[in-house]
Amino acid sequence: MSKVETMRWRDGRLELIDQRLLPERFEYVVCDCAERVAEAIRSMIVRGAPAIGCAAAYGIALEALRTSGEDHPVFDATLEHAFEVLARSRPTAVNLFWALERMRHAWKRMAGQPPGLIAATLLEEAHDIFAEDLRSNLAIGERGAALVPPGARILTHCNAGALATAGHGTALGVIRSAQAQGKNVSVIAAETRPFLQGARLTAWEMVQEDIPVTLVTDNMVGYLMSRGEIDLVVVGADRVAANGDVANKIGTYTIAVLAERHGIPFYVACPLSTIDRSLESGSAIPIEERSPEEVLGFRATRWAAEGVRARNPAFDVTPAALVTALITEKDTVTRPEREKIERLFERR
Ligand SMILES: CSC[C@H]1O[C@H](OP(=O)(O)O)[C@H](O)[C@@H]1O
Repeated sequence: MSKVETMRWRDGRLELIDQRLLPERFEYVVCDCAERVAEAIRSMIVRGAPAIGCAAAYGIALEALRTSGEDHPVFDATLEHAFEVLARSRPTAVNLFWALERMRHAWKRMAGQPPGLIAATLLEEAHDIFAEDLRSNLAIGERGAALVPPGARILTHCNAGALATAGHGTALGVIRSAQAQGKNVSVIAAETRPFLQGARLTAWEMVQEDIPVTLVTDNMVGYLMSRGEIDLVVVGADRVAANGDVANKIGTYTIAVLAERHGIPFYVACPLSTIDRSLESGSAIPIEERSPEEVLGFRATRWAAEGVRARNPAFDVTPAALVTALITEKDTVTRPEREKIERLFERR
């Protein structure tokens, strides 16, 4: 399991790795209130669907602790505002809303109790959400590793690693678990323009653990597949609709179409908290449009012509028909469709 602590609770504060600075700089940002956490999500200090959910849960706990000395009217109003601020931070990853709903249920179960007790309960709920995500990723890793042949050359896109979760990762969790089982895999990381999660984060995570990794530009994937240099694809997800359509980082759909063209297995690894059964299909998934500035250059360097416009949809939707299997902590769903996904949520 990765030793990277994407986030940690220390002295009543939430500390987040500032993922905008990796790999050159490894620094933690300290959050003491919900607004600070919301800003960290908006600016992608913390990113990745499960990590966003965990951070938002701690953001609610921080706000409750910060105002636990107030009377109920002030405490309740401040907490309600915290839910609103966090819910507006990013629109696509359903884990954010799943985590906020979990926190709201915990709050409502404590209706009428002293604010101090409510705050302590919300912190425990946030810790539980974090711990459950880590357990889910370890289970996803084990399930997914069973699908990985020895010596497989695995393409992944964006970062669905420890940095995107409570630890171990989803797509990278499959890779870590396969490596731990002695399968001697190698990773091909697509750099993932424009935020470069692949070049900056996935490559960094794999190098830290001596898992062989080769960086490629996003537009090399078709060429590598046509030359037989990729054995399988595994990616994460930000939201899976009831019919199995998958929203993930922009460029994922392109890779899925290419994988289908070349007969390469295309796996999606995600916890149940990423599945949104309220949405009939992927067409209803909100796609975040981020600032054009992220496309026109990177950090302080601009490379695009002055005056040019830019688009920046941060995600796309891969139809379920292009997904070989959905790997979750509960089961692996081959050729996901509504009925199969529903069975994931049946009590066993
Ligand atoms: C384990 S889910 C990670 C998921 O989130 C990423 O998006 P972002 O970096 O914008 O938060 C990307 O879609 C990853 O697959």
